Amino acid sequence: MNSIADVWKNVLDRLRSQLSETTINTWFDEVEVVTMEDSAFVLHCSNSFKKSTIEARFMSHIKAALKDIFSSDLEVKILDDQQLSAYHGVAPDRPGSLLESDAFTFGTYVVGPQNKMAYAAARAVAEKPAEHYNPLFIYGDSGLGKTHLLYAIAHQVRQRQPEARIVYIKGDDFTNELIASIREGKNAEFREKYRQSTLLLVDDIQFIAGKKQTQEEFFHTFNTLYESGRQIVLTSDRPPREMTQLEDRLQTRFEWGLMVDVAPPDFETRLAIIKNKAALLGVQLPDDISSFIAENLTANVRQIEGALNKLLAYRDLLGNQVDGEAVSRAVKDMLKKYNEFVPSPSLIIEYICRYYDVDEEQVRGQGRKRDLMEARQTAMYLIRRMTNLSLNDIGKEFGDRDHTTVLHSLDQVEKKMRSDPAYAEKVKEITTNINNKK
Ligand SMILES: Nc1ncnc2c1ncn2[C@@H]1O[C@H](COP(=O)(O)OP(=O)(O)OP(=O)(O)O)[C@@H](O)[C@H]1O
Repeated sequence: MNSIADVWKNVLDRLRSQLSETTINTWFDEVEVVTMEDSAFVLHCSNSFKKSTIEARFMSHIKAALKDIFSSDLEVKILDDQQLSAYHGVAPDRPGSLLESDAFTFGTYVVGPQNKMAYAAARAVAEKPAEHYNPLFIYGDSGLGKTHLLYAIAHQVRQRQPEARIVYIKGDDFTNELIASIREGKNAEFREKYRQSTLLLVDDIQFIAGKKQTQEEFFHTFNTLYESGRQIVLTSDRPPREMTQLEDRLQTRFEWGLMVDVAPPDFETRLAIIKNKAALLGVQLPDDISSFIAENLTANVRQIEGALNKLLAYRDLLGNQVDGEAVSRAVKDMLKKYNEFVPSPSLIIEYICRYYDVDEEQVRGQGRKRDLMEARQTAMYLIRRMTNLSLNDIGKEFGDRDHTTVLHSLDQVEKKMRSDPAYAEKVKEITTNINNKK
């Protein structure tokens, strides 16, 4: 095999012995290989539905094929568009290099009224781990810089104590690693990795809530580290009390130290972030364009970064022809995309009911008449495509069905759309009607 593309081709050939050609064509046609790192194979897929299906259903097949080829275990990552541009842009994607990267330090973090407590606490922890705030619990919405602060802490601790055992993990990866370690009989190694760390950084800890075995393992990890004076920093999208599925004993422990929140930045902070990021990307932005972005992209910093990356691509594409007017047109296009209308599940169900002439209760219920089942499956499909709801949350909309049932429905709709053009047209029409509701 000469190239990474050959490796991927070889993986697909191996999948063909277990999966049908149709399955492979359906789910893998938009997947491309990005790179192979020391311990991870990195793919890209723009289609978020296909990406999540592959992650849910075919990850083990891919990993097994890679193991056959390389005789060692490789992680598999599938990047979406945003992650891909971050990968090629300022953000390195390898946890090892991220922790050492200069992109996510205290120096590159812009401080404003909405994050200054979190920033000060993170600095205090990085300067004197386990002395003041243990654990440090940082919470807030997505894209507001929580992960950035974790990396900044790691970066500073690493500079002062190169020998420190710093472990960074995402909450859901902690679960995945735990399961894999049990399956492979490597539980002792798993425990050692976490319980011997001098600094444990867990990003998005909310994902362990509701998972019994993970919570049990994390409880013991927490106690071991805490009792031996090692620093723990956790981030989450909400405070511990709002994690309804989190065990009480963890909830109280998470509140032992300091809890700080990060909120969306105000205009001045957004402007400073834009200028900083533009400088990092080597882009010269006229003041009116910076203000234009800061006025319009208000929800989170990830949006702002996405906008800057697009501007960069736009400039690369058009070179010198990019004048102020062209740039502001591009920014407006991006804003339109960011402000895209996201319908609620109830609205989608309302449209489905109208189209199929059935009641909402029937669609959400258990009836198995053919038309009703088609209406229900189509509703699930559209909710998945048009909103950010997870399979589990979609299941909840339909009488607490579990995620495998939802996945099966999505499969059915996809199949039917391919085999029945009239049905595909119907789905398109309902989608247009919902979008026109705006
Ligand atoms: N105050 C800030 N100054 C500079 N960059 C920031 C700031 N806040 C966020 N960013 C940047 O925005 C991007 C998203 O931030 P980050 O990944 O840290 O968010 P998060 O809160 O961890 O989101 P999630 O909960 O989705 O993981 C990163 O590239 C980060 O560097």
